[in-house]
Amino acid sequence: MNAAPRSTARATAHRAEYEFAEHFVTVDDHGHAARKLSAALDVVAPSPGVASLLTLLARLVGAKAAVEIGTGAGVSGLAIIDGLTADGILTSIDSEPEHQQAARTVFEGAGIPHRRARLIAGAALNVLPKLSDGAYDLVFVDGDPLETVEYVAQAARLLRTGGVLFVNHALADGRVTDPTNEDDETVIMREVLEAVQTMDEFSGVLLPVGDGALVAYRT
Ligand SMILES: C[S@@+](CC[C@H](N)C(=O)[O-])C[C@H]1O[C@@H](n2cnc3c(N)ncnc32)[C@H](O)[C@@H]1O
Repeated sequence: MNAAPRSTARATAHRAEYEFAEHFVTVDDHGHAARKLSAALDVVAPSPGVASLLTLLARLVGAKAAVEIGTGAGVSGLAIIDGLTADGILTSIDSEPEHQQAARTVFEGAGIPHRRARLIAGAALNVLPKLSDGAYDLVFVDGDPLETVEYVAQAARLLRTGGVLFVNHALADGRVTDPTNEDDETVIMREVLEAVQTMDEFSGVLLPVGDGALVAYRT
């Protein structure tokens, strides 16, 4: 009888649970500094939940080498480096030198030695083919949403067996699950989800963290 109020109550509870989970791990001062710079540069930084999941995954796979597509102002870079082994190196690509300069400032502020963050300025689809096959433990995709299918294909080549692919914004802020939405980014993200589901190279899960985290194991 009261199906509508119950489902509204569940939706409200779900929202509260989501917010609680997102802020379960606290953001430290360096993370706050990076988020402030992101906002100043109009860069969409990954949510705290996404950042903490990145750190966890990097630790779980004992990552020594990671690739990030979309440096931004360094929010995800900080999280990845935090999860790498002590000698681990992040290779991070961004087409905007101004964003990478901000990330550099953030990494320096966090006391991260230069050699641990290889920042490459350039278009991802020009840079990725120059990176070595099977040499990486983690690939984080957070660049141009319209190129995500190509990034995933590159990730399949770059990751070692047992490595992890992480595609950010995999639910595109609720647009992926909206059947009436056919905008380019949404259609491409649906293609990415289908590709990862069907590719022999990946075994993936879709998590409702941030605005969707597609996390896949490289088989
Ligand atoms: C969502 S932001 C990344 C946020 C970042 N991961 C962070 O932690 O703040 C997307 C980034 O991708 C970069 N970008 C957009 N198109 C690109 C391309 N074709 N190649 C490389 N970087 C690109 C943008 O300059 C921007 O910094």
